Amino acid sequence: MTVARTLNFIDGEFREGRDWFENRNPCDNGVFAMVAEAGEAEVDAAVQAARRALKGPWGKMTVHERAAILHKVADGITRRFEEFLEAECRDTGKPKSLARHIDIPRGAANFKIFADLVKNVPTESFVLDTPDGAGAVNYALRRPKGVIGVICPWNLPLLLMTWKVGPALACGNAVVVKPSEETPTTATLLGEVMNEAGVPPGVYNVVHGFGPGSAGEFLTSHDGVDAVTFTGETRTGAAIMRAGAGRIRPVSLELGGKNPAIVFADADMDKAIEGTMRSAFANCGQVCLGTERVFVQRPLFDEFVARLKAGASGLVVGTPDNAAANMGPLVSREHQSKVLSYYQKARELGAEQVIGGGIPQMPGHLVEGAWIEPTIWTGLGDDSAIMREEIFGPCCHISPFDEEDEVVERANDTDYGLACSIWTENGSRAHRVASRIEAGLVWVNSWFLRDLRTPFGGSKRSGIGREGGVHSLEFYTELSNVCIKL
Ligand SMILES: NC(=O)C1=CN([C@@H]2O[C@H](COP(=O)(O)OP(=O)(O)OC[C@H]3O[C@@H](n4cnc5c(N)ncnc54)[C@H](O)[C@@H]3O)[C@@H](O)[C@H]2O)C=CC1
Ligand SMILES: O=C(O)/C=C/C=C(\O)C(=O)O
Repeated sequence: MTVARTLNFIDGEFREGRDWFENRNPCDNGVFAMVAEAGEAEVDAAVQAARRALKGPWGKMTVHERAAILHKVADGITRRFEEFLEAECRDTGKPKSLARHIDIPRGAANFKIFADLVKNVPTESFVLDTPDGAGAVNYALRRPKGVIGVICPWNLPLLLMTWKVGPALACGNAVVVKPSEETPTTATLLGEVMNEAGVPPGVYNVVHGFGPGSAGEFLTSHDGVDAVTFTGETRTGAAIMRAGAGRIRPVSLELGGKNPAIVFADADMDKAIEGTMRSAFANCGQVCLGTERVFVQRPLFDEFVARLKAGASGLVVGTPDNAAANMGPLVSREHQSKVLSYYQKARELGAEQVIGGGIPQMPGHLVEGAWIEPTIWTGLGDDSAIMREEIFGPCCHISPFDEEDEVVERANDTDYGLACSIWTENGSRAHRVASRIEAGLVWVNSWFLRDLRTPFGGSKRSGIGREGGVHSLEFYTELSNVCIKL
Protein backbone atom coordinates (compact mmCIF):
# COMPACT_ATOMS: atom_id res chain seq x y z
CA MET A 1 0.00 0.00 0.00
CA THR A 2 1.26 3.49 -0.79
CA VAL A 3 1.76 5.70 2.22
CA ALA A 4 0.58 9.25 1.57
CA ARG A 5 2.11 12.40 3.04
CA THR A 6 -0.03 14.92 4.89
CA LEU A 7 1.63 18.33 5.11
CA ASN A 8 1.20 21.50 7.09
CA PHE A 9 -0.52 24.36 5.22
CA ILE A 10 1.18 27.66 5.93
CA ASP A 11 0.82 30.95 4.06
CA GLY A 12 -1.04 29.24 1.22
CA GLU A 13 1.59 26.53 0.72
CA PHE A 14 2.09 22.94 1.82
CA ARG A 15 5.17 22.48 4.01
CA GLU A 16 7.03 19.76 5.84
CA GLY A 17 7.76 20.03 9.56
CA ARG A 18 10.32 19.07 12.18
CA ASP A 19 9.35 15.38 12.10
CA TRP A 20 6.82 12.87 10.83
CA PHE A 21 4.15 10.85 12.63
CA GLU A 22 1.91 8.00 11.53
CA ASN A 23 -1.74 8.24 10.59
CA ARG A 24 -3.39 4.87 11.19
CA ASN A 25 -6.64 3.49 9.84
CA PRO A 26 -8.87 2.67 12.85
CA CYS A 27 -10.40 -0.25 10.92
CA ASP A 28 -7.17 -2.29 10.77
CA ASN A 29 -4.57 -0.14 12.54
CA GLY A 30 -2.56 0.05 9.31
CA VAL A 31 -0.43 3.13 8.60
CA PHE A 32 -1.75 4.86 5.48
CA ALA A 33 -0.10 8.28 5.76
CA MET A 34 2.83 10.06 7.37
CA VAL A 35 1.97 13.45 8.78
CA ALA A 36 4.40 16.37 8.97
CA GLU A 37 4.65 17.46 12.59
CA ALA A 38 4.98 21.22 12.97
CA GLY A 39 7.69 22.35 15.38
CA GLU A 40 7.97 25.75 16.99
CA ALA A 41 9.38 27.20 13.76
CA GLU A 42 6.41 26.06 11.64
CA VAL A 43 3.87 27.20 14.22
CA ASP A 44 5.57 30.57 14.39
CA ALA A 45 5.60 30.80 10.58
CA ALA A 46 1.87 30.06 10.53
CA VAL A 47 1.08 32.68 13.17
CA GLN A 48 3.25 35.28 11.41
CA ALA A 49 1.57 34.47 8.08
CA ALA A 50 -1.82 34.95 9.73
CA ARG A 51 -0.74 38.29 11.20
CA ARG A 52 0.48 39.48 7.80
CA ALA A 53 -2.76 38.34 6.18
CA LEU A 54 -4.75 40.59 8.51
CA LYS A 55 -2.83 43.57 7.15
CA GLY A 56 -3.16 42.45 3.52
CA PRO A 57 -6.11 42.22 1.12
CA TRP A 58 -8.13 40.11 3.58
CA GLY A 59 -8.11 42.87 6.17
CA LYS A 60 -9.27 45.41 3.60
CA MET A 61 -12.16 43.43 2.13
CA THR A 62 -15.74 44.43 2.68
CA VAL A 63 -17.99 42.04 4.56
CA HIS A 64 -19.75 41.22 1.29
CA GLU A 65 -16.49 40.37 -0.48
CA ARG A 66 -15.46 38.07 2.38
CA ALA A 67 -18.88 36.44 2.43
CA ALA A 68 -18.71 35.78 -1.31
CA ILE A 69 -15.34 34.04 -0.91
CA LEU A 70 -16.67 31.90 1.93
CA HIS A 71 -19.56 30.79 -0.26
CA LYS A 72 -16.93 29.68 -2.77
CA VAL A 73 -15.21 27.69 -0.01
CA ALA A 74 -18.53 25.97 0.78
CA ASP A 75 -19.04 25.26 -2.92
CA GLY A 76 -15.49 23.89 -3.11
CA ILE A 77 -16.23 21.40 -0.32
CA THR A 78 -19.42 20.35 -2.08
CA ARG A 79 -17.62 20.01 -5.43
CA ARG A 80 -14.99 17.76 -3.82
CA PHE A 81 -17.53 16.03 -1.60
CA GLU A 82 -16.35 12.49 -2.38
CA GLU A 83 -12.72 13.36 -1.62
CA PHE A 84 -13.67 14.86 1.74
CA LEU A 85 -15.88 11.86 2.47
CA GLU A 86 -13.13 9.40 1.64
CA ALA A 87 -10.58 11.30 3.73
CA GLU A 88 -12.85 11.73 6.75
CA CYS A 89 -13.89 8.09 6.77
CA ARG A 90 -10.31 6.86 6.38
CA ASP A 91 -9.17 8.97 9.33
CA THR A 92 -12.08 8.09 11.63
CA GLY A 93 -13.37 4.73 10.35
CA LYS A 94 -16.94 6.06 10.54
CA PRO A 95 -19.59 4.77 8.12
CA LYS A 96 -19.78 6.71 4.88
CA SER A 97 -23.55 6.72 5.27
CA LEU A 98 -23.10 8.83 8.43
CA ALA A 99 -20.42 11.21 7.13
CA ARG A 100 -22.35 11.69 3.87
CA HIS A 101 -25.32 13.04 5.79
CA ILE A 102 -23.67 14.84 8.68
CA ASP A 103 -19.95 15.59 8.58
CA ILE A 104 -19.35 16.74 5.02
CA PRO A 105 -22.59 18.68 4.41
CA ARG A 106 -22.08 20.47 7.74
CA GLY A 107 -18.55 21.33 6.63
CA ALA A 108 -20.03 23.33 3.75
CA ALA A 109 -23.02 24.65 5.73
CA ASN A 110 -20.76 26.09 8.43
CA PHE A 111 -19.25 28.49 5.88
CA LYS A 112 -22.56 29.44 4.27
CA ILE A 113 -24.46 30.19 7.44
CA PHE A 114 -21.84 32.50 8.88
CA ALA A 115 -21.14 34.19 5.54
CA ASP A 116 -24.83 35.11 5.47
CA LEU A 117 -25.17 35.89 9.15
CA VAL A 118 -22.30 38.34 9.30
CA LYS A 119 -24.00 40.46 6.62
CA ASN A 120 -27.31 40.56 8.43
CA VAL A 121 -26.76 40.76 12.18
CA PRO A 122 -27.02 44.33 13.45
CA THR A 123 -25.14 45.85 16.35
CA GLU A 124 -26.84 47.95 18.98
CA SER A 125 -27.25 51.72 18.97
CA PHE A 126 -28.54 54.11 21.64
CA VAL A 127 -29.46 57.76 21.62
CA LEU A 128 -28.27 59.47 24.79
CA ASP A 129 -29.79 62.65 26.24
CA THR A 130 -27.15 65.20 27.26
CA PRO A 131 -27.45 68.27 29.54
CA ASP A 132 -27.05 70.68 26.59
CA GLY A 133 -30.07 69.11 24.93
CA ALA A 134 -28.19 68.18 21.75
CA GLY A 135 -27.71 64.54 22.73
CA ALA A 136 -25.32 61.89 21.51
CA VAL A 137 -25.56 58.75 19.39
CA ASN A 138 -23.85 55.51 20.32
CA TYR A 139 -23.30 52.65 17.94
CA ALA A 140 -21.23 49.52 18.19
CA LEU A 141 -18.79 48.32 15.55
CA ARG A 142 -17.47 44.82 15.15
CA ARG A 143 -13.74 44.41 14.59
CA PRO A 144 -12.05 41.03 14.01
CA LYS A 145 -10.23 39.71 17.07
CA GLY A 146 -7.11 38.97 15.03
CA VAL A 147 -5.37 35.60 14.84
CA ILE A 148 -7.49 32.76 16.16
CA GLY A 149 -5.93 29.49 17.33
CA VAL A 150 -8.33 26.65 16.52
CA ILE A 151 -7.68 23.37 18.36
CA CYS A 152 -9.82 20.49 17.15
CA PRO A 153 -10.77 16.97 18.24
CA TRP A 154 -11.07 13.79 16.20
CA ASN A 155 -14.71 12.78 16.54
CA LEU A 156 -16.27 15.11 13.94
CA PRO A 157 -13.10 16.59 12.44
CA LEU A 158 -14.35 18.64 9.48
CA LEU A 159 -17.66 19.55 11.11
CA LEU A 160 -16.14 20.86 14.33
CA MET A 161 -13.20 22.58 12.66
CA THR A 162 -15.37 24.48 10.18
CA TRP A 163 -17.83 25.30 12.97
CA LYS A 164 -15.02 27.52 14.26
CA VAL A 165 -13.20 28.50 11.07
CA GLY A 166 -16.43 29.52 9.26
CA PRO A 167 -17.44 32.28 11.70
CA ALA A 168 -13.83 33.26 12.45
CA LEU A 169 -13.19 34.01 8.78
CA ALA A 170 -16.63 35.54 8.23
CA CYS A 171 -15.73 38.04 10.96
CA GLY A 172 -12.46 38.91 9.20
CA ASN A 173 -9.98 37.01 11.37
CA ALA A 174 -7.13 34.77 10.21
CA VAL A 175 -6.81 31.29 11.69
CA VAL A 176 -4.16 28.75 12.60
CA VAL A 177 -5.80 25.35 12.94
CA LYS A 178 -4.31 22.43 14.86
CA PRO A 179 -6.37 19.38 13.90
CA SER A 180 -6.30 16.30 16.07
CA GLU A 181 -3.25 14.13 15.44
CA GLU A 182 -5.72 11.28 14.81
CA THR A 183 -7.57 13.05 12.00
CA PRO A 184 -5.34 15.48 10.09
CA THR A 185 -6.56 14.94 6.53
CA THR A 186 -9.70 17.00 5.88
CA ALA A 187 -8.22 20.16 7.43
CA THR A 188 -5.30 19.76 5.03
CA LEU A 189 -7.56 19.16 2.04
CA LEU A 190 -9.44 22.30 2.98
CA GLY A 191 -6.20 24.22 2.35
CA GLU A 192 -6.51 23.34 -1.36
CA VAL A 193 -10.12 24.49 -1.35
CA MET A 194 -9.12 27.78 0.30
CA ASN A 195 -6.57 28.43 -2.44
CA GLU A 196 -9.07 27.52 -5.16
CA ALA A 197 -11.69 29.83 -3.64
CA GLY A 198 -9.30 32.81 -3.60
CA VAL A 199 -8.75 33.02 0.16
CA PRO A 200 -5.52 35.04 0.41
CA PRO A 201 -2.40 33.22 1.68
CA GLY A 202 -2.04 33.24 5.45
CA VAL A 203 -5.75 33.56 6.22
CA TYR A 204 -6.16 29.81 6.77
CA ASN A 205 -3.19 27.85 8.13
CA VAL A 206 -2.95 24.27 9.37
CA VAL A 207 -0.24 22.94 11.68
CA HIS A 208 -0.10 19.28 12.57
CA GLY A 209 1.08 17.61 15.73
CA PHE A 210 0.19 16.66 19.27
CA GLY A 211 -0.65 18.61 22.43
CA PRO A 212 2.07 19.07 25.08
CA GLY A 213 5.56 19.72 23.67
CA SER A 214 4.16 19.87 20.16
CA ALA A 215 2.06 22.02 17.83
CA GLY A 216 -0.92 22.28 20.23
CA GLU A 217 1.15 23.74 23.04
CA PHE A 218 3.26 25.90 20.70
CA LEU A 219 0.12 27.41 19.21
CA THR A 220 -1.81 28.00 22.43
CA SER A 221 1.20 29.62 24.11
CA HIS A 222 2.22 31.77 21.12
CA ASP A 223 2.16 35.51 21.80
CA GLY A 224 0.82 36.25 18.33
CA VAL A 225 -2.46 34.43 18.94
CA ASP A 226 -5.32 36.69 20.02
CA ALA A 227 -7.94 34.08 20.99
CA VAL A 228 -8.23 30.31 21.17
CA THR A 229 -11.25 28.17 20.44
CA PHE A 230 -11.15 24.52 21.47
CA THR A 231 -13.35 21.44 21.44
CA GLY A 232 -12.16 18.38 23.31
CA GLU A 233 -11.48 17.00 26.74
CA THR A 234 -12.07 19.08 29.87
CA ARG A 235 -8.48 18.57 31.11
CA THR A 236 -7.10 19.89 27.83
CA GLY A 237 -9.41 22.90 28.09
CA ALA A 238 -7.88 23.66 31.48
CA ALA A 239 -4.34 23.42 30.02
CA ILE A 240 -5.33 25.80 27.21
CA MET A 241 -6.75 28.29 29.71
CA ARG A 242 -3.52 28.15 31.70
CA ALA A 243 -1.46 28.71 28.53
CA GLY A 244 -3.35 31.93 27.80
CA ALA A 245 -3.88 33.16 31.34
CA GLY A 246 -0.80 35.40 31.48
CA ARG A 247 -1.92 37.23 28.35
CA ILE A 248 -5.63 37.37 29.40
CA ARG A 249 -6.36 35.62 26.12
CA PRO A 250 -10.05 34.93 25.42
CA VAL A 251 -11.02 31.28 25.13
CA SER A 252 -14.09 29.52 23.89
CA LEU A 253 -14.20 26.00 25.28
CA GLU A 254 -16.57 23.22 24.29
CA LEU A 255 -15.63 20.33 26.53
CA GLY A 256 -16.85 16.96 27.71
CA GLY A 257 -20.26 15.79 28.81
CA LYS A 258 -21.99 13.09 30.80
CA ASN A 259 -25.32 13.74 29.27
CA PRO A 260 -28.62 12.40 30.60
CA ALA A 261 -31.70 11.32 28.72
CA ILE A 262 -34.94 11.37 30.71
CA VAL A 263 -37.75 9.13 29.52
CA PHE A 264 -41.07 9.84 31.23
CA ALA A 265 -43.82 7.24 31.39
CA ASP A 266 -45.90 9.37 29.01
CA ALA A 267 -43.19 9.33 26.32
CA ASP A 268 -43.79 8.03 22.84
CA MET A 269 -41.75 4.85 23.25
CA ASP A 270 -40.89 4.46 19.57
CA LYS A 271 -39.48 7.99 19.40
CA ALA A 272 -37.60 7.58 22.69
CA ILE A 273 -35.97 4.35 21.56
CA GLU A 274 -35.06 5.70 18.14
CA GLY A 275 -33.60 8.88 19.67
CA THR A 276 -31.67 7.06 22.38
CA MET A 277 -30.28 4.58 19.85
CA ARG A 278 -28.77 7.53 18.02
CA SER A 279 -27.70 9.51 21.08
CA ALA A 280 -25.94 6.51 22.67
CA PHE A 281 -24.48 4.76 19.62
CA ALA A 282 -24.13 7.19 16.68
CA ASN A 283 -20.53 7.77 15.61
CA CYS A 284 -19.65 4.83 17.86
CA GLY A 285 -20.68 6.95 20.86
CA GLN A 286 -17.98 9.51 20.14
CA VAL A 287 -20.11 12.64 20.30
CA CYS A 288 -19.77 15.07 23.18
CA LEU A 289 -23.56 15.49 23.11
CA GLY A 290 -24.14 11.74 23.36
CA THR A 291 -26.19 10.08 26.08
CA GLU A 292 -24.33 7.98 28.62
CA ARG A 293 -26.93 8.17 31.45
CA VAL A 294 -30.51 7.16 30.67
CA PHE A 295 -33.21 7.64 33.33
CA VAL A 296 -36.48 5.84 32.60
CA GLN A 297 -39.64 6.23 34.69
CA ARG A 298 -40.33 2.92 36.43
CA PRO A 299 -43.49 1.79 34.58
CA LEU A 300 -41.55 1.85 31.27
CA PHE A 301 -38.21 0.63 32.59
CA ASP A 302 -38.25 -3.06 31.68
CA GLU A 303 -39.75 -2.49 28.25
CA PHE A 304 -37.29 0.32 27.50
CA VAL A 305 -34.29 -1.81 28.48
CA ALA A 306 -35.53 -4.71 26.37
CA ARG A 307 -36.19 -2.52 23.34
CA LEU A 308 -32.88 -0.65 23.54
CA LYS A 309 -31.14 -4.02 23.83
CA ALA A 310 -32.96 -5.23 20.73
CA GLY A 311 -31.93 -2.05 18.91
CA ALA A 312 -28.29 -2.40 19.95
CA SER A 313 -28.19 -6.04 18.90
CA GLY A 314 -29.36 -4.95 15.44
CA LEU A 315 -26.45 -2.54 14.93
CA VAL A 316 -24.17 -3.62 12.11
CA VAL A 317 -20.48 -3.05 12.78
CA GLY A 318 -18.38 -2.57 9.66
CA THR A 319 -15.96 -0.57 7.55
CA PRO A 320 -16.91 2.80 6.00
CA ASP A 321 -17.64 1.25 2.59
CA ASN A 322 -19.99 -1.38 3.99
CA ALA A 323 -23.38 0.06 3.06
CA ALA A 324 -25.12 -2.11 5.66
CA ALA A 325 -22.89 -0.89 8.51
CA ASN A 326 -24.18 1.73 10.91
CA MET A 327 -21.33 1.53 13.41
CA GLY A 328 -17.61 1.88 12.71
CA PRO A 329 -14.66 1.34 15.04
CA LEU A 330 -13.49 3.74 17.72
CA VAL A 331 -10.97 6.27 16.50
CA SER A 332 -7.86 4.42 17.70
CA ARG A 333 -6.58 1.42 19.61
CA GLU A 334 -5.63 3.82 22.38
CA HIS A 335 -9.21 5.03 22.69
CA GLN A 336 -10.40 1.43 22.47
CA SER A 337 -8.26 0.63 25.55
CA LYS A 338 -9.84 3.53 27.41
CA VAL A 339 -13.40 2.44 26.59
CA LEU A 340 -12.62 -1.21 27.36
CA SER A 341 -11.24 -0.16 30.75
CA TYR A 342 -14.71 1.23 31.55
CA TYR A 343 -16.33 -1.99 30.32
CA GLN A 344 -14.08 -3.85 32.75
CA LYS A 345 -14.79 -1.35 35.54
CA ALA A 346 -18.55 -1.81 35.07
CA ARG A 347 -18.11 -5.56 35.57
CA GLU A 348 -16.03 -5.01 38.69
CA LEU A 349 -18.66 -2.65 40.09
CA GLY A 350 -21.31 -5.33 39.63
CA ALA A 351 -23.29 -3.78 36.78
CA GLU A 352 -25.77 -5.94 34.97
CA GLN A 353 -24.45 -6.09 31.42
CA VAL A 354 -27.57 -6.08 29.26
CA ILE A 355 -25.59 -6.41 26.03
CA GLY A 356 -22.03 -5.99 24.75
CA GLY A 357 -19.05 -5.43 27.00
CA GLY A 358 -16.30 -6.55 24.65
CA ILE A 359 -14.82 -6.54 21.17
CA PRO A 360 -16.79 -7.93 18.21
CA GLN A 361 -15.26 -10.68 16.11
CA MET A 362 -13.95 -9.14 12.92
CA PRO A 363 -12.65 -10.99 9.87
CA GLY A 364 -9.07 -11.05 8.51
CA HIS A 365 -6.91 -7.97 8.97
CA LEU A 366 -9.80 -6.11 10.65
CA VAL A 367 -9.01 -7.93 13.92
CA GLU A 368 -6.28 -5.32 14.38
CA GLY A 369 -8.84 -2.46 14.32
CA ALA A 370 -10.32 -0.47 17.21
CA TRP A 371 -13.68 -2.27 17.14
CA ILE A 372 -15.94 -2.30 20.13
CA GLU A 373 -19.34 -3.70 21.03
CA PRO A 374 -22.27 -1.40 21.78
CA THR A 375 -22.91 -1.86 25.47
CA ILE A 376 -25.80 -1.27 27.86
CA TRP A 377 -25.71 -1.58 31.65
CA THR A 378 -28.22 -1.36 34.46
CA GLY A 379 -27.92 -1.69 38.22
CA LEU A 380 -25.24 0.85 39.16
CA GLY A 381 -25.64 3.74 41.60
CA ASP A 382 -25.43 7.37 40.53
CA ASP A 383 -22.06 7.71 42.25
CA SER A 384 -20.26 5.00 40.29
CA ALA A 385 -17.48 5.94 37.86
CA ILE A 386 -19.66 4.66 35.00
CA MET A 387 -22.24 7.32 35.90
CA ARG A 388 -19.79 10.14 36.57
CA GLU A 389 -16.94 9.96 34.05
CA GLU A 390 -17.14 10.63 30.31
CA ILE A 391 -16.45 7.33 28.53
CA PHE A 392 -16.93 8.51 24.92
CA GLY A 393 -17.87 5.11 23.56
CA PRO A 394 -21.03 3.34 22.34
CA CYS A 395 -22.43 2.66 25.79
CA CYS A 396 -25.00 3.84 28.30
CA HIS A 397 -26.32 2.98 31.72
CA ILE A 398 -30.10 2.85 32.26
CA SER A 399 -31.55 3.65 35.71
CA PRO A 400 -35.18 3.69 36.83
CA PHE A 401 -36.74 6.75 38.51
CA ASP A 402 -40.10 7.52 40.12
CA GLU A 403 -40.70 11.27 40.44
CA GLU A 404 -40.04 14.35 38.31
CA ASP A 405 -38.21 16.23 41.09
CA GLU A 406 -36.06 13.19 41.77
CA VAL A 407 -34.96 12.77 38.15
CA VAL A 408 -34.18 16.47 37.71
CA GLU A 409 -31.90 16.30 40.73
CA ARG A 410 -30.22 13.12 39.52
CA ALA A 411 -29.79 14.40 35.96
CA ASN A 412 -28.14 17.55 37.32
CA ASP A 413 -25.92 15.62 39.72
CA THR A 414 -22.84 15.75 37.48
CA ASP A 415 -19.75 17.88 37.03
CA TYR A 416 -20.78 18.43 33.41
CA GLY A 417 -23.57 20.49 31.85
CA LEU A 418 -23.58 20.02 28.12
CA ALA A 419 -26.76 18.35 26.82
CA CYS A 420 -29.94 16.55 27.86
CA SER A 421 -32.79 14.87 26.01
CA ILE A 422 -36.26 14.78 27.56
CA TRP A 423 -38.82 12.33 26.22
CA THR A 424 -42.45 13.15 27.13
CA GLU A 425 -45.74 13.85 25.35
CA ASN A 426 -46.74 16.28 28.13
CA GLY A 427 -45.91 19.79 26.89
CA SER A 428 -46.10 21.43 30.32
CA ARG A 429 -43.77 18.87 31.77
CA ALA A 430 -41.37 19.37 28.87
CA HIS A 431 -41.13 23.12 29.51
CA ARG A 432 -40.95 22.71 33.28
CA VAL A 433 -38.20 20.11 33.25
CA ALA A 434 -36.23 21.79 30.43
CA SER A 435 -36.04 25.01 32.47
CA ARG A 436 -34.58 23.12 35.45
CA ILE A 437 -31.88 21.17 33.60
CA GLU A 438 -28.37 22.55 34.15
CA ALA A 439 -27.11 22.12 30.60
CA GLY A 440 -26.40 24.36 27.64
CA LEU A 441 -28.53 22.26 25.28
CA VAL A 442 -31.84 20.62 26.05
CA TRP A 443 -33.69 18.62 23.41
CA VAL A 444 -37.31 17.58 23.86
CA ASN A 445 -38.34 14.48 21.91
CA SER A 446 -35.20 14.73 19.78
CA TRP A 447 -31.42 14.66 19.87
CA PHE A 448 -28.77 16.49 17.82
CA LEU A 449 -31.44 18.46 15.98
CA ARG A 450 -29.24 21.42 15.14
CA ASP A 451 -30.28 24.93 14.15
CA LEU A 452 -26.96 26.64 13.55
CA ARG A 453 -28.37 30.03 14.62
CA THR A 454 -28.90 28.87 18.21
CA PRO A 455 -26.48 29.11 21.17
CA PHE A 456 -24.26 26.03 21.44
CA GLY A 457 -22.04 25.16 24.38
CA GLY A 458 -22.01 23.86 27.91
CA SER A 459 -22.12 24.93 31.52
CA LYS A 460 -20.10 23.69 34.53
CA ARG A 461 -17.06 21.66 33.35
CA SER A 462 -18.54 21.32 29.86
CA GLY A 463 -17.14 24.62 28.78
CA ILE A 464 -16.98 28.37 28.68
CA GLY A 465 -19.01 30.52 26.32
CA ARG A 466 -21.41 29.81 23.52
CA GLU A 467 -20.86 29.57 19.78
CA GLY A 468 -23.53 29.41 17.09
CA GLY A 469 -25.39 32.23 15.37
CA VAL A 470 -24.74 35.65 16.83
CA HIS A 471 -22.85 34.06 19.75
CA SER A 472 -20.07 33.07 17.36
CA LEU A 473 -19.90 36.66 16.16
CA GLU A 474 -19.58 37.74 19.80
CA PHE A 475 -16.55 35.51 20.30
CA TYR A 476 -14.81 36.17 16.99
CA THR A 477 -15.10 39.96 17.12
CA GLU A 478 -14.31 42.80 19.47
CA LEU A 479 -17.11 45.31 19.86
CA SER A 480 -16.08 48.96 19.83
CA ASN A 481 -18.67 51.47 20.95
CA VAL A 482 -18.55 54.77 19.06
CA CYS A 483 -20.17 57.67 20.91
CA ILE A 484 -20.85 60.80 18.80
CA LYS A 485 -21.77 64.00 20.59
CA LEU A 486 -24.27 65.87 18.45
N1 LIG B 1 -15.81 16.68 21.53
C1 LIG B 1 -15.41 16.23 22.68
O1 LIG B 1 -15.93 16.58 23.70
C2 LIG B 1 -14.28 15.29 22.70
C3 LIG B 1 -13.92 14.67 23.86
N2 LIG B 1 -12.90 13.81 23.84
C4 LIG B 1 -12.58 13.14 25.10
O2 LIG B 1 -11.22 13.37 25.35
C5 LIG B 1 -10.54 12.13 25.54
C6 LIG B 1 -9.13 12.24 25.02
O3 LIG B 1 -9.14 12.46 23.61
P1 LIG B 1 -8.03 13.38 22.97
O4 LIG B 1 -8.06 13.40 21.51
O5 LIG B 1 -6.73 13.01 23.62
O6 LIG B 1 -8.58 14.78 23.43
P2 LIG B 1 -7.79 16.06 23.72
O7 LIG B 1 -8.68 17.04 24.36
O8 LIG B 1 -6.53 15.72 24.44
O9 LIG B 1 -7.37 16.53 22.27
C7 LIG B 1 -8.11 17.42 21.50
C8 LIG B 1 -7.15 18.34 20.77
O10 LIG B 1 -6.38 19.08 21.69
C9 LIG B 1 -4.99 18.96 21.39
N3 LIG B 1 -4.27 19.08 22.65
C10 LIG B 1 -4.08 18.13 23.60
N4 LIG B 1 -3.40 18.64 24.64
C11 LIG B 1 -3.14 19.94 24.35
C12 LIG B 1 -2.47 20.99 25.02
N5 LIG B 1 -1.92 20.82 26.23
N6 LIG B 1 -2.39 22.19 24.42
C13 LIG B 1 -2.95 22.40 23.22
N7 LIG B 1 -3.59 21.43 22.51
C14 LIG B 1 -3.70 20.22 23.08
C15 LIG B 1 -4.91 17.61 20.73
O11 LIG B 1 -3.72 17.49 19.99
C16 LIG B 1 -6.16 17.62 19.89
O12 LIG B 1 -5.96 18.39 18.72
C17 LIG B 1 -11.40 11.13 24.80
O13 LIG B 1 -11.21 9.86 25.34
C18 LIG B 1 -12.77 11.65 25.05
O14 LIG B 1 -13.25 11.21 26.29
C19 LIG B 1 -12.18 13.60 22.73
C20 LIG B 1 -12.49 14.19 21.55
C21 LIG B 1 -13.62 15.06 21.44
O1 LIG C 1 -23.32 20.25 15.84
C1 LIG C 1 -22.27 20.73 16.31
O2 LIG C 1 -21.91 21.86 16.05
C2 LIG C 1 -21.40 19.95 17.19
C3 LIG C 1 -21.63 18.73 17.58
C4 LIG C 1 -20.78 17.89 18.39
C5 LIG C 1 -19.75 18.21 19.19
O3 LIG C 1 -19.47 19.43 19.52
C6 LIG C 1 -18.83 17.18 19.75
O4 LIG C 1 -19.12 16.00 19.66
O5 LIG C 1 -17.78 17.58 20.21
